[in-house]
Amino acid sequence: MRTAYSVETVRNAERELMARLPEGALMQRAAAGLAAACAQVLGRVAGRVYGSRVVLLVGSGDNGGDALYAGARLARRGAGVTAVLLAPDRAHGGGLAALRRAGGRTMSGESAPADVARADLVLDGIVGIGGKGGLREAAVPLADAAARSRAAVVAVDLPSGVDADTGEVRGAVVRADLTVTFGAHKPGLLIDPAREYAGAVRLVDIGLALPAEAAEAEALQHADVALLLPVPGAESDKYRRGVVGVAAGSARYPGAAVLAVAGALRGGAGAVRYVGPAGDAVIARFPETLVSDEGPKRAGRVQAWVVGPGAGDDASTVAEVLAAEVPVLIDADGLRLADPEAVRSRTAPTLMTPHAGEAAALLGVSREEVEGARLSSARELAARYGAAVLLKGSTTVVASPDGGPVRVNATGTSWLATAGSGDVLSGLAGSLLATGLPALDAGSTAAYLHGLAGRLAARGAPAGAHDVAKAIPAAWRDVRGD
Ligand SMILES: NC(=O)C1=CN([C@@H]2O[C@H](COP(=O)(O)OP(=O)(O)OC[C@H]3O[C@@H](n4cnc5c(N)ncnc54)[C@H](OP(=O)(O)O)[C@@H]3O)[C@@H](O)[C@H]2O)[C@@H](O)CC1
Ligand SMILES: Nc1ncnc2c1ncn2[C@@H]1O[C@H](COP(=O)(O)OP(=O)(O)O)[C@@H](O)[C@H]1O
Ligand SMILES: [K+]
Repeated sequence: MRTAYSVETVRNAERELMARLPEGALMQRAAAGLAAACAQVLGRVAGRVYGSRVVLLVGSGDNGGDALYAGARLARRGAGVTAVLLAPDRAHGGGLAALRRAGGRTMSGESAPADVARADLVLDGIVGIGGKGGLREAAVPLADAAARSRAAVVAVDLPSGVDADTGEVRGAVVRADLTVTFGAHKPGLLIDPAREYAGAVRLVDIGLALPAEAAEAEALQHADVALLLPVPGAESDKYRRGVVGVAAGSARYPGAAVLAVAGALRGGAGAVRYVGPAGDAVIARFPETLVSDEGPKRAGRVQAWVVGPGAGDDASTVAEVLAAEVPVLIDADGLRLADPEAVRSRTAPTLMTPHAGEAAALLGVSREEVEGARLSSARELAARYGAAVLLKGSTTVVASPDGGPVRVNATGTSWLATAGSGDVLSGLAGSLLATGLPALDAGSTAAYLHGLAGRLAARGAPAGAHDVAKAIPAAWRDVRGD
């Protein structure tokens, strides 16, 4: 599991550790890790550290201090290091002295862009976890110069200007190729739009003790998903594995039903029941489906329902499914048709799977606002509806109604932005719900497999949603190491 902690939690852990260590020890640990990462980057872009050109962008806090100490280490190895001081009278004193002792030089901001343009490496130490809002005006030309230069850009702790706690980006920020972060990941390093500015992320352990339950966000890895995936045992039969009901599709959108069933058949349930007007299309493609045209109540027992993909205006089916006392996944049209009170008053788990547009409609804000604030949007919806919420998109996040860390999915690919791929996800997640996984696990496991399947199906070329569904078994095998 990759876990991310809020600034407040990181600061508390830092305080505790600092009290037990000699002054400056933590910053030295951070700077040592940072300098090692920079030396590797310089090896790649300039062939070696000795003789390479390094520019440090140095703000007035400890983030600038990290950059100065790391710069001193690189200067001792023969790099030509120039520190651009954004506030010369407030730059970190110890760091500045160390850099000067090592032969580094300093300058103020105005003439810096020319040096930035010629650099092999730019180290962004403008601001870290102490930042508020986007970059201040004085720093913007430097961030622009770094973006234009051929230098590799390494961000210290965070790309300067992003919101560490939320992943939000308001105003100008630095775009990094690599972010070297200290002590713990911060949510902003996992969640778009900030994540995109961080580039690759490397964590330097500085010895902070951070309890798992204090995490703000977490990203499942292969090993975590492998433990969650339901695998049939010797005593399993199709009913014990769980039956998932899919109430989806309409005369206008029969394909949504086919795609949701395609996902459901590959999600671990022992059987898939389909109810709705697209039974013929479903059977033609997947003869193993149990098809009924009598509505959810009379379709036979299921352990979870999926409702909504391609449902058109069929509000009564949505209401019928919401009244069932089994876990329910609500997607697409179902989100619009569901009575909020009926969702809130459910006793069995509910998982809602909106994309940003659907989430925006439910929250009464713009799509851009949701895309800019995924973490808080998912949490807000989860709280309002008393449901787990999987917010789809470039970073998929899954929030629980009772708080706790949000799950952030790291496997997605923009090749998944293709019509119908959300229908496949809903079937897959519903199937995992039917096997007995809690909503948070079902949603995050489904997003993980779906993202992997998208990569496997696309391999750098466009793929249709049906290709993504077909690649789900390969994603399972990849996760389980088979
Ligand atoms: N604590 C530790 O043990 C360890 C901490 N470590 C390191 O310390 C970092 C945190 O340092 P920090 O607390 O000094 O804050 P920091 O991120 O440098 O920012 C504050 C400065 O930025 C300024 N500023 C604010 N907003 C701004 C903006 N939008 N645009 C531009 N400037 C802005 C603000 O200015 P002011 O408001 O004071 O005028 C203030 O001067 C952390 O990220 C990690 O790198 C590591 O060494 C490991 C050990
Ligand atoms: N830029 C992107 N990067 C990664 N995944 C994406 C991106 N855009 C869309 N996706 C994924 O593709 C799927 C699209 O779902 P959705 O918007 O419901 O489409 P549809 O309604 O056509 O099925 C979701 O799983 C979403 O997370
Ligand atoms: K920074």
